[in-house]
Amino acid sequence: MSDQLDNDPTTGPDYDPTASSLTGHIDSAVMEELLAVRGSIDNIDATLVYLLAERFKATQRVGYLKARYQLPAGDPGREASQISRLRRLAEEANLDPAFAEKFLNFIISEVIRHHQAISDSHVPDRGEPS
Ligand SMILES: O=C(O)C(=O)C[C@]1(C(=O)O)C=C[C@@H](O)C=C1
Repeated sequence: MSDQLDNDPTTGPDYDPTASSLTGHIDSAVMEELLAVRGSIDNIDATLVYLLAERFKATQRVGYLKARYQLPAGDPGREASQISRLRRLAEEANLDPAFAEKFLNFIISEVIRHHQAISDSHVPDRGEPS
């Protein structure tokens, strides 16, 4: 059983889900409840990492496409549309829309940095048909 847990990529052998600065300072029933909720937080955080990895895989493809056809890294028109959609979705989901916007902008600025790195390392062809 512990072998199975050690092989779980979402936890790993070095991860201690019970690590806390509160250990020994709070009631054990409270700690138990806290750990139960933290289990869900850990699952959500793992999912976020997987989702972001998939998103960056997709944007990497866009980066190669943009470098190949010498398109600008950023697309402000697309971003404006993404932001207004995400703000609306956030409102519907009771998430602070300002946070949703900040989060998307944070991700997009990283994507643009990646696009620029791809474009900087991309040797343009000499106009041959591709
Ligand atoms: O769709 C694109 O053109 C992308 O480069 C992807 C993306 C994004 O991360 O969603 C990143 C930069 C652009 O400004 C707009 C959108």
